[in-house]
Amino acid sequence: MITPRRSDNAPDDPGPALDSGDGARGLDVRDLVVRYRARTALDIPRLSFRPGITALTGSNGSGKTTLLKVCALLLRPAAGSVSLGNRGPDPDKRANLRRHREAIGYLPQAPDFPGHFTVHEAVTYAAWLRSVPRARRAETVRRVIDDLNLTEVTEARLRSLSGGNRQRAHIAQAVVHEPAVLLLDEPTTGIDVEHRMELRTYLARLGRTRCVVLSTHHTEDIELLADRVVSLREGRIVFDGTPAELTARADGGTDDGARSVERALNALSSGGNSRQDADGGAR
Ligand SMILES: Nc1ncnc2c1ncn2[C@@H]1O[C@H](COP(=O)(O)OP(=O)(O)OP(=O)(O)O)[C@@H](O)[C@H]1O
Repeated sequence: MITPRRSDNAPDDPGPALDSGDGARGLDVRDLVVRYRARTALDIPRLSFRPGITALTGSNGSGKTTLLKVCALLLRPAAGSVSLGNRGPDPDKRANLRRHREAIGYLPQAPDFPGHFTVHEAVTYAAWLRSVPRARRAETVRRVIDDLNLTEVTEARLRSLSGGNRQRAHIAQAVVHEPAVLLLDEPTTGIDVEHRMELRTYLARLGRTRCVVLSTHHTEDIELLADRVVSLREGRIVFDGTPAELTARADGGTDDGARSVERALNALSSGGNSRQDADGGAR
């Protein structure tokens, strides 16, 4: 059960305590196979996401969006399971689906929400859809809008917003029910440098108690935000480790920040430097 936030919500408040049954221990993927027609798009025997920030990387078409969609239960795999908090799926399929949807927040790569909604309406709608109790809905919506620096555009219609503000409004929709697991498909794309830093600070705060998985092509997201990096190539995990482990593999530990990360990712994309932990990436 996700409990209400404290009223003395300090700026660095990591959020409410969570119960492991609602995904506080993260998300587990087992024996996952996804096919588009005859082509295998994902083949992941074992992967677990735990509280903290995991950056999901890989070149275009490597399977990041497909993996996030499967984890959000928006795409049915050909084989395998996705479960919350190390518990197997609930035998009651409807209860299982409800529990999963409540525990997960998802930002699609290209959100498609009606542009005539104002920011306030769009976030309130998401809060209603995700069963935020009526008694604290208004306060929750206001706080999330503030947290994402959207206060000045609260009454603006989505279609009138800049791309960066619209992206942050969609992120507000994804987080408004305080999910234990956040799956964000390229959340920092289209956001200017200043707001990107603010967004990273916000996500880092969520990552202290929640499981945040974000797909990204930005090396700075890895360098400045990620606790862990999972890299895909052609639907398979080719690296699962910390950012420091990633760069150490690229250049033996030379510390030149973003360029080290970029070299490491390029090597992984082109087929070099593969690594998955001995436990199959199940951290
Ligand atoms: N609906 C679909 N039908 C057929 N093939 C698909 C479909 N969606 C994705 N694919 C294919 O599956 C593979 C993985 O695609 P996916 O979008 O998951 O990759 P990605 O890593 O998210 O790419 P990007 O970085 O460009 O967003 C690609 O080869 C893609 O062409």
